Amino acid sequence: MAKTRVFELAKELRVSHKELMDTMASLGIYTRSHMSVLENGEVIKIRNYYRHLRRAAKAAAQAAIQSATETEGAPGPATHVGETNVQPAAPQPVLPQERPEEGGATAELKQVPVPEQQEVVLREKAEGVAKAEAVVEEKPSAPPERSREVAKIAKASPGKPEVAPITSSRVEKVEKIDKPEKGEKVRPRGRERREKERKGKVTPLDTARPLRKRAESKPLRIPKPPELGTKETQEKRRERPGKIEAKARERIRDRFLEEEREEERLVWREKPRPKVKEQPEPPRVVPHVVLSGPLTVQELAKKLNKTAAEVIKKLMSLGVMATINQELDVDTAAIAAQELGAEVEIKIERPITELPDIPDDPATLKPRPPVVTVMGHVDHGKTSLLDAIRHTNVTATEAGGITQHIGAYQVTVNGRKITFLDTPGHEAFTAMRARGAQVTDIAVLVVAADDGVMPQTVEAINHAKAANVPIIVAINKIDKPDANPERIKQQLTEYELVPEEWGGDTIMVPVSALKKQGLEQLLEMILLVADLQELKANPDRPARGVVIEAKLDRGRGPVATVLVQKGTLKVGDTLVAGSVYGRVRAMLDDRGNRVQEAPPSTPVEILGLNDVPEAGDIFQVVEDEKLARQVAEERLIEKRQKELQVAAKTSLDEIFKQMEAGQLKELKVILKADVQGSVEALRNSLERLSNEEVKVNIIHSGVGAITETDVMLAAASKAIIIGFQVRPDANARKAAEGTGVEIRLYRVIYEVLDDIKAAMVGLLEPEKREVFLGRAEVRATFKVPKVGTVAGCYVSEGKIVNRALVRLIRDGVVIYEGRIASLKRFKDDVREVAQGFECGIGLEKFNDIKEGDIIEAYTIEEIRREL
Ligand SMILES: Nc1nc2c(ncn2[C@@H]2O[C@H](COP(=O)(O)OP(=O)(O)OP(=O)(O)O)[C@@H](O)[C@H]2O)c(=O)[nH]1
Repeated sequence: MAKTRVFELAKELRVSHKELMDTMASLGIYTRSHMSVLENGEVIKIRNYYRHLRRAAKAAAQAAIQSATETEGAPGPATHVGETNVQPAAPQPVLPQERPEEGGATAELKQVPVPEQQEVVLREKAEGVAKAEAVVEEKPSAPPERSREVAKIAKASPGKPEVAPITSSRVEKVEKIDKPEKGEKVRPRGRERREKERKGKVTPLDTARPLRKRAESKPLRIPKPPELGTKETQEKRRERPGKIEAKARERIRDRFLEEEREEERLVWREKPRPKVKEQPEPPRVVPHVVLSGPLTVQELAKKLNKTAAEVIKKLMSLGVMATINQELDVDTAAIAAQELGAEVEIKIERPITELPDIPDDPATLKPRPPVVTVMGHVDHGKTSLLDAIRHTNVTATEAGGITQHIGAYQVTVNGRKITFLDTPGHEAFTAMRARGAQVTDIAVLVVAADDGVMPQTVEAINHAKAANVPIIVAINKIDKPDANPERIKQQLTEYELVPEEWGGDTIMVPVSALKKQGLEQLLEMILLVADLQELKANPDRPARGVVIEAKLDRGRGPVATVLVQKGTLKVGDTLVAGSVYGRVRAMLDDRGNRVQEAPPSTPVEILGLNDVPEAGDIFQVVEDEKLARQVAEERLIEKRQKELQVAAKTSLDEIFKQMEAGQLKELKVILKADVQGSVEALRNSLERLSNEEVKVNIIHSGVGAITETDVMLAAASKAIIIGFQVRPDANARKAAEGTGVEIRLYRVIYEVLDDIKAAMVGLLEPEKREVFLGRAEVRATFKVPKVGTVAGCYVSEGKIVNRALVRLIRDGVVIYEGRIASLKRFKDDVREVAQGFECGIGLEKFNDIKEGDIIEAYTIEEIRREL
């Protein structure tokens, strides 16, 4: 924007720069010289002021003319008054023209010629108007009534000038009004005047208001109208914005400045605030927090972009007392973060603990040897049979390896192999199954021919059936004179094992483990069943199988017997077995021979694992050793967490609950006391509390405070801690809170003993005893719809109690055992009926009551046992 200098603005406003500078000073704008550059705001302010000034002058002039017209009175011919002509055709002064380039900033006031005499009056009038306008901008111009009046006159006298010429009498009159002489009646004002006007006592005087003394004393000088046609004068006039008396000017300026200030105030009030309001509220930045696992308070604070103190404070409000380095679990951290206004995303990356099995293309499958488990009742000859088979099928050259017991072995029959699992019994079989290892293809059920089907035989049958494993029955000990295989077959039919010769599909082979009879036939039958099953596996893939047995060998380190189920295990393979991993350093077969490869269904002992795996663990060969380690480590963490979870339940209450549930019959105690004497005394006293059912096992005892190590031992062993005259240290207390181990503190020995005794008593199975209540004879029976049969009875002995346990005896035989469903006397339900009274008895879920039956009521009392 172009700069405006003082003299330029003076030129524009048609005032001298000196005058402009004076004006500027009065407006609070100070400049050094007429060459000074003005600010835009200053220029606008000055222009506004001049515009204001001119408007006031114009209004004053206009009002003066109108007032003069009115003063003249009735319309008359438009004649010359005095020296000057009033232009009838243009009674209004020519309005100042706004210069378009100034945007109306300045206006030119063109004065209408006014007769000399009129000037005084006009001046007075105009002064009043100008003053009125300058002070309060209520009536910017002549009152409308006056305009209307003038218009009416003009209408009534067409062709006549609208403004009546001002006569001398009129001037006098006006002067009289303005300056009342002594004794003259002063024209009423205000309310009084309005009242009188209404009553018609005075003539309405619209423009009378300016005739106040104050206004009179400060007359506003109206610029003298220039003589028409005098160009020089006109030019001269044009140069000045309007000649106004200094004081009036001051008032105008003050008003202008006041307006300016008001405007500024408004602008200030409106502008800055809307700026804040108008601006769209910045979107609330909600921190997005991704939680991938437990983290410390400090780490959480960092994620939230907050101070640790803020996080700790929030945690405190949530009831969690945490220090800056304390680890928070994901849930706690998530709640705290949400409370602190964050958007929480829990993204726990599940570690790889599962290695998916590779599905095999059926075309790659090749027959594999069957895996056999031997089951049966105790002493029916399982071990003998396994040994007999092994010995029978071991050639002389392999004799050296016979002593190798690795948990499984293979025998060769007619050039085909059969794998036997060396751990007989269905318990081991089911334990494997429970761990997800379905190892067995065929179950050989050993039943001693001289003994018959026994409870564990039945269990074995059920377990094999549940596993959908075909059963081959080996009827053992046929060498015994009292052996009766046919009886065995007969008994087995009850369990849906029907021999083939009887039309069934169960192969039954009579054998003698002792005499090694029937073994070959048994093995052939195993192969036959295997063929029927079409046991196949893909040998050309990374091996996968099950750990059968594992141990830590002093010389060789961790040793595991694994059964390869799929693929071929090779020396040098990297594998993961449960939570252990390693590279197969060496492989030995069931005879102790080193082998390089182990195809499907082959049991081998492997060396090279980092730790001892558990029986039942699935092993899998992986190409990447790093992956193997990672998976194993993750599984180990998982396992430890599970153990910890179990340990977390090691509170005394939990131990007692487990004991009550029969899961635990041993109370493990860690005993800490102040002196050795107390330790010994307590140890002896506590151990003496042991009985056949519940044993107090003090796994650790010592002198001194309860330490964190004590708590960890208790957590791992599911033990409780008894502190006598000692207290846990801070770490122990924290550890106990974390693991859930309960610490019991005592000061008196007998309190310890009483507590433990009471707890153990609770663990003892209470003795149950039947208590006879009464007997009733059934004398009649009634069939009641929706209820069933009700017996009309007579209580012959004791009492019959509602809901009591009863047995129904008919001819000395117990027909029913259950409860009384309803007991009534006449139509009312009663709680009990005493001897000698009649009653109605309904039995729970039993309607076959007959006349002459005896109903015996009894109750079971539990007698708490004492130690
Ligand atoms: N006469 C005779 N005795 C046998 C035969 N088989 C096993 N026995 C005997 O039966 C007894 C039990 O044999 P085990 O092989 O130990 O029986 P088990 O089923 O393995 O027994 P647990 O391991 O206790 O379940 C032993 O004394 C054997 O000598 C047999 O075929 N004939």
